[in-house]
Amino acid sequence: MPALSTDTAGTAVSKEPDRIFAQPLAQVPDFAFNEDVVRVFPDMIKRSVPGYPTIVENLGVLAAQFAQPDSVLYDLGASLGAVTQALRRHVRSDGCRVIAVDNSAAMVERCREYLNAQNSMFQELLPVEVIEGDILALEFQPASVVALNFTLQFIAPEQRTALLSRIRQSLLPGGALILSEKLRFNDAEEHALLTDLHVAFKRANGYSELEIAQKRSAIENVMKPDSLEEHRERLLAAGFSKVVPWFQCLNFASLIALP
Ligand SMILES: C[S@@+](CC[C@H](N)C(=O)[O-])C[C@H]1O[C@@H](n2cnc3c(N)ncnc32)[C@H](O)[C@@H]1O
Ligand SMILES: O=C(O)C(=O)C[C@]1(C(=O)O)C=C[C@@H](O)C=C1
Repeated sequence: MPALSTDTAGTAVSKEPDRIFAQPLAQVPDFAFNEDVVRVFPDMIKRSVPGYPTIVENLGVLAAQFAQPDSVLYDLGASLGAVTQALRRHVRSDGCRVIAVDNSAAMVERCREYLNAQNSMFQELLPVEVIEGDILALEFQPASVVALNFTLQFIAPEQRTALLSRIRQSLLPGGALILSEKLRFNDAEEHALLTDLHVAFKRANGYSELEIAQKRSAIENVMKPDSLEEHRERLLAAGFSKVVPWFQCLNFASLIALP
């Protein structure tokens, strides 16, 4: 396990810098959440997703408003459990527990280590179970909070509505789905502007033109963003009654969907 430090919010994370796309690759392979990515993931996601630390920390604050006593809080596509750590720190309702799910064995192994580190740093944290598995095959228990933090964009587009419908059916009254995604925009000019600004954000965070270009080609076949309008329509089709965007920074946004 790498040396751990805590970020400003007290989350246990490794500090290894992301240099995965720094050298020219003869052929850029499709992006995968493998051991190499796991090692640098906290640095990668913070330098790639504008607003990520704000989203994660506030997801805990939001979740505390929707959590119902004696219910499950799901972190779907948990990666290293950053959202799980925020849920455990912020939610105080009696009898709540967190279930974190990811289908990358490398992520799950490291996630368990980070959560053990969190256990030793804080008291009165919610109990947590980390499951290695496919969220498309998960049997959902009655839940008050479901977080999909930059995960739905990696699910095949034709499977997204069915997954959201199953999440909707598992949600208790008063609960919520919190969905964060990279967005595309139907207006070509808006799309080009926000894409350029995202590239500027990456440059300002120390990524080279080569790193930016190779990462773009690595994710283009595996990560398919939707527009805000598509998200809203799909969530309503899946049975949610209300969709409320609560955060946007450049082409990344987070929505609250109410049952
Ligand atoms: C961008 S990361 C999520 C980041 C994380 N939620 C956070 O806030 O730090 C996407 C994660 O979804 C996981 N994933 C993708 N498809 C999945 C599936 N079908 N079932 C479970 N996990 C999945 C990947 O392994 C990866 O760890
Ligand atoms: O659009 C990008 O360049 C990104 O890197 C985005 C993104 C994401 O949104 O999940 C893609 C893969 C990594 O998991 C980290 C960030």
